[in-house]
Amino acid sequence: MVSTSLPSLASHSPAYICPYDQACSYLEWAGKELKLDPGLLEILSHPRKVVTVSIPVKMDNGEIRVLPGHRVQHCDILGPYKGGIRYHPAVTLREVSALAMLMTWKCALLGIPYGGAKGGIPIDPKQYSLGELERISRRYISELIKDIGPSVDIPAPDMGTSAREMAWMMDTYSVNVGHSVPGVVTGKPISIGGSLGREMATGRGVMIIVREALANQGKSLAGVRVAIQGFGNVGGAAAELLHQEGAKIIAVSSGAGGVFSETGLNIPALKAYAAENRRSVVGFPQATPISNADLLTLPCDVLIPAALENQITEENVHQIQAQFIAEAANGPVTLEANRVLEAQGVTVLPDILANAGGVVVSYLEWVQGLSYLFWDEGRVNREMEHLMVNAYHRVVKQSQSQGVNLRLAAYTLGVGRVAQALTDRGLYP
Ligand SMILES: NC(=O)C1=CN([C@@H]2O[C@H](COP(=O)(O)OP(=O)(O)OC[C@H]3O[C@@H](n4cnc5c(N)ncnc54)[C@H](O)[C@@H]3O)[C@@H](O)[C@H]2O)C=CC1
Ligand SMILES: O=C(O)CCC(=O)C(=O)O
Repeated sequence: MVSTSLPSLASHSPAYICPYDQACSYLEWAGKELKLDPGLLEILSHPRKVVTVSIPVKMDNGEIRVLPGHRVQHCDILGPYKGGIRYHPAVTLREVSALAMLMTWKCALLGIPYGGAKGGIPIDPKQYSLGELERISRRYISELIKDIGPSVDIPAPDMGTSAREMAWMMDTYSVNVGHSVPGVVTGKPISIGGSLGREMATGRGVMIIVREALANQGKSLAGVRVAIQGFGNVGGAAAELLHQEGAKIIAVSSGAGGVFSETGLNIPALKAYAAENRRSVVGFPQATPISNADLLTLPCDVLIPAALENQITEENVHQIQAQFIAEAANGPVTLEANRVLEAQGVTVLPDILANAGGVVVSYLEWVQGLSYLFWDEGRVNREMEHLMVNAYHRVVKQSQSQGVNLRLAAYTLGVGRVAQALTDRGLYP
């Protein structure tokens, strides 16, 4: 078992599945398949740098709170660290470390010149005013000023953050260094150098990978029954694009619950409803309520978990009725559940492939910014689709040639590329 020096899990219940332990188990699995030297595996199982800062924030009522803010930089052997920043009450350092490691394999798999990082602040953004969120975001990035930069570490949105937070962060960084630095973040507004297509990119990538996986079995998206957990940036965009391609979205959910329709939800109407109701789908009149747990076990062709980690576990895996699971979220299926699904003949499209559309367009945004050239949305989408489809076919080919499932195939490609780079650069042994 690979080891970790990150803080222990003493405060968690025995049922808690640690995302970092999961990430290390996946790495170990890939390492075994690649016959990697244990020393190399040991290097890759540790983040290169772990930063936790204190963020003092003046609340609107005058109270002072101090929040922890994490940034974990897993590996930069292929290029600057890259990865989103999450605002969610359950954020922990170990979760952020796991997500940083996934970013390393994702960027390597897609062949984009980045390493992996992730950041997070344990807050529920819905409990904070706009002013408080702005002060938190600005102070967080001020505290990290020496650790980030357009050729060092480039944050982007993740759960609970969006272009708005990226704009505050880009501005704070720029004011601190004395000139505008658009390349310090991606996923920023178009007005300050963001890319067309970035907002829909992760959902578009999910749609592309599902389409390719269906095509591989001689099927198309038309009429396919899809259930989606999470209706935020990723789940919402995936729902919209799959709906446009003729898929029948039978259920979607947000944090407080979901909605179901046997005949298919009216996604444009649901999007408008969520926009008016603080991004919640609960209470949408043209559908039946459904819990987040029940949504996962609906009979459907494609299940898309697009919220948090550890949603499909040993507890519920035997009830899963989908034929395909597309991991739009990072880490929604546990290692044990993945084994059961494989035995049941369910195709799992792994996170580091299925949700890579976001970081691919982040890369295209960064490239456009560095070259002072801006592309139309059609070009951005075409470039992204090319990279995604190419990665999908490489993963399928690897899976067939090695006789392993798609996750292990994706991991061996991602981890293998990083291991090779470490060796070639002479950093190992
Ligand atoms: N934003 C991006 O570009 C990328 C995001 N991802 C991953 O996709 C997932 C979702 O991220 P975003 O859509 O950006 O976040 P978001 O904050 O825009 O949306 C999250 C959605 O999940 C729902 N949700 C929250 N807690 C839930 C729970 N306990 N059960 C069910 N639903 C719940 C929220 O109500 C919301 O609908 C995360 O795992 C993230 O790491 C992956 C690649 C890129
Ligand atoms: O767009 C990016 O740079 C990172 C997106 C991200 O956090 C992810 O892919 O999980």
